[in-house]
Amino acid sequence: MDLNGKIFVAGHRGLVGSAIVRQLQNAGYTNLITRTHTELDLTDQLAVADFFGKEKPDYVFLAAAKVGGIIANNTYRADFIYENLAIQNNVIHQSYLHGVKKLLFLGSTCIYPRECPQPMKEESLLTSPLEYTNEPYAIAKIAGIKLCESYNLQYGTNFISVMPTNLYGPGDNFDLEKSHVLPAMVRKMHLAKLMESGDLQAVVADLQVPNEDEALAILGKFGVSSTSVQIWGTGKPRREFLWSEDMAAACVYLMQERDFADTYAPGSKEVRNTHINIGTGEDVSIAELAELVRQTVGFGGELVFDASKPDGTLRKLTDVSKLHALGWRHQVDLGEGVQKLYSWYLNNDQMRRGV
Ligand SMILES: NC(=O)C1=CN([C@@H]2O[C@H](COP(=O)(O)OP(=O)(O)OC[C@H]3O[C@@H](n4cnc5c(N)ncnc54)[C@H](OP(=O)(O)O)[C@@H]3O)[C@@H](O)[C@H]2O)C=CC1
Ligand SMILES: C[C@H]1O[C@H](OP(=O)(O)OP(=O)(O)OC[C@H]2O[C@@H](n3cnc4c(=O)[nH]c(N)nc43)[C@H](O)[C@@H]2O)[C@@H](O)[C@@H](O)C1=O
Repeated sequence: MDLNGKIFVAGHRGLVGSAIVRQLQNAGYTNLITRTHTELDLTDQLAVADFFGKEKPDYVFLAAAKVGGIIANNTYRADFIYENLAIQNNVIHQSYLHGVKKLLFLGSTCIYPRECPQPMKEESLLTSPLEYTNEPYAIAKIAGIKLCESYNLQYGTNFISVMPTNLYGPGDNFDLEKSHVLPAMVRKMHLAKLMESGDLQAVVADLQVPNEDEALAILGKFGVSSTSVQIWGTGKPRREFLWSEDMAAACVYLMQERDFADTYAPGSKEVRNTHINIGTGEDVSIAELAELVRQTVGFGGELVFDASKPDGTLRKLTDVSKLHALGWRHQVDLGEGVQKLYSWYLNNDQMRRGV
């Protein structure tokens, strides 16, 4: 990327988008352009066309999306497919129309089949049915991959797609219902620890409710008490977790090091699987994760598994051999990452989303 090029980071306030902005600034890219969701709703076709016509970015990181955990995906199924298709269609099409030199699209590893052979290779895309709980979101993400691939093939654009594993880090969403598992566990164990020490006022403050009765009602709804924390599902599923700053570093690295043309297999007739997995290549069970968070937060109570909540995909470990072959590896392992996430949670109460 040209150091003076104009870079549009779509979703710059989000977990990944905010980390990408920091990575770019640290790497000396200062010609950044951003718009908040309120300033520019990326599902609005005319507004996006107007923005691209006026600003004509040279590079685009498409990190804006409707994102959430397993319950959110399974509840707001129409919103997840509509909003993500609309955002992708608008940003990718306008990037083509206005000659964007390179675009990086963020998909997700939930694009792979529910029963995908593990670890999951890029070639496994579309080989068998998807996980039901996040199928609408996954279909939208697959469409994003195919949009990039098809514009590259027909119009000669240079749009690359990355498939991140589960992510966590500064600026994460800590909403007790809609967030992903790791930030949800950190907040639940933190609240339980406050209850364990009898500090109900701190619980009221964290939940931002007017009184103790309302705080206790919320804790009851989410199975949090001074003696136990409810974990959704059986605890048996396995998940892989990548620190968001590592994720952002991978995005900037690939934006500099990988072009669509690189994805052509020598002598291939068809270009397929132009996306690349981004992960650590290591996973843990949800039960192991819960115990790690419990110890990191310092909660002394029990973990109770609620099998009435969905497990989702039982395993989705990424094969990161392509990523490693390109010369990139993650830096922050899970133990260190959980400690960093909890200290960020404690020290950034104004920045916590979903709280
Ligand atoms: N977090 C994870 O574990 C994973 C994330 N990903 C992918 O990475 C990307 C970034 O995810 P993440 O950073 O976690 O998500 P976040 O929800 O943290 O950030 C998404 C950003 O997009 C913005 N946004 C959403 N809808 C619109 C819209 N219609 N117009 C303009 N802006 C909008 C949000 O703004 P606002 O909040 O104001 O609405 C927010 O700033 C996404 O593509 C996601 O699918 C992939 C795998 C795992
Ligand atoms: C990130 C990626 O992957 C997401 O799918 P997911 O990994 O299944 O999402 P999840 O993080 O919400 O759950 C992971 C596991 O954890 C268990 N679990 C326990 N206790 C809590 C809990 O308190 N909250 C949540 N959310 N899950 C819990 C939960 O039951 C499940 O077994 C997609 O939605 C999609 O967003 C996507 O792209």
